[in-house]
Amino acid sequence: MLRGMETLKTFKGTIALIGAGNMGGAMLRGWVELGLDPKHVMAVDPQPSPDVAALKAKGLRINAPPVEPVDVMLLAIKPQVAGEAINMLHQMVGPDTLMISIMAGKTIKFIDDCLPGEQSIVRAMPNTPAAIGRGISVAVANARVTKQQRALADALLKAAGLVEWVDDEGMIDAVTAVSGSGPAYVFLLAETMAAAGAKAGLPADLAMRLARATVAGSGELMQRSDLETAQLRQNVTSPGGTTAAALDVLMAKDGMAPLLDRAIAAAAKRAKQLAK
Ligand SMILES: NC(=O)C1=CN([C@@H]2O[C@H](COP(=O)(O)OP(=O)(O)OC[C@H]3O[C@@H](n4cnc5c(N)ncnc54)[C@H](O)[C@@H]3O)[C@@H](O)[C@H]2O)C=CC1
Ligand SMILES: O=C(O)[C@@H]1CCC=N1
Repeated sequence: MLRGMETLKTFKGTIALIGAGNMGGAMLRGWVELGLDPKHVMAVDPQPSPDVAALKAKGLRINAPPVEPVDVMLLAIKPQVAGEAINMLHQMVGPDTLMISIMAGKTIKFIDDCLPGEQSIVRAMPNTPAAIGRGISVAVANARVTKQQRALADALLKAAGLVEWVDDEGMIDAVTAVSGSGPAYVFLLAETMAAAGAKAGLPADLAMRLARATVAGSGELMQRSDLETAQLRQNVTSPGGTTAAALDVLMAKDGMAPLLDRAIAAAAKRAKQLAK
């Protein structure tokens, strides 16, 4: 079994990164950190970020004219521009090119239909903690993806954090709603905790420091602990104490559960709309 680091260090082919924005840029940085030589990557982006542009000095090709089909093409553009963008890229795609899409909503069939032949396609959904190698991606491969292509996709996604493979593409919209968009919910939690702390009488900057440290520390504790999340929660909750009083509100019928049910359903519904 290939480990990600060995695969990326020894990779000699060409990866085309289409869209080097927040997610594409984070993935590229992760690959380079794990030893991929930037000269094996061609970035296509009308407005690459300064840190992506800086990799030019290390051999990254940016908006270079396409010469021959690439080994891997990773689509990290917005779903709304996908059809038009893929149409411009046909020259870089050959029968052996592995397509990896991280676009929300866009299905394997959509990508296949944008290209002339039948293609090996992995659809994956990462998230922004990828920027520090602490993301999680869920991936699904179509039947044309070979063992080697799957191992390479796994290595490329592992540069961004954990990887879970599933067989059912139907799960990816729900994955997008939970872990793809999820970091935003967590940041919002920190923002709303800070705002509530300010209303409770704290200076706004202190309230924000408390909220950030609490969310970050709790996340790290959850990461390192073997305990169930429910047990970690109970460990904070003294009987008849302050936490119990807050949880009575958050765990009420109209508390956090129905709110997150609605939020996640809305995100999954939006992913389905983006498929079109
Ligand atoms: N931001 C996130 O948390 C996540 C985003 N995604 C997916 O990643 C994709 C990109 O999202 P972000 O990085 O957030 O967006 P972004 O806006 O930061 O990056 C998109 C990049 O694509 C470039 N671009 C626009 N048109 C292009 C074209 N025709 N050819 C090549 N590049 C082009 C833009 O200049 C920009 O740098 C989306 O499909 C999104 O669904 C997936 C998981 C998480
Ligand atoms: O908001 C979005 O559509 C993308 C997909 C998951 C996170 N960001």
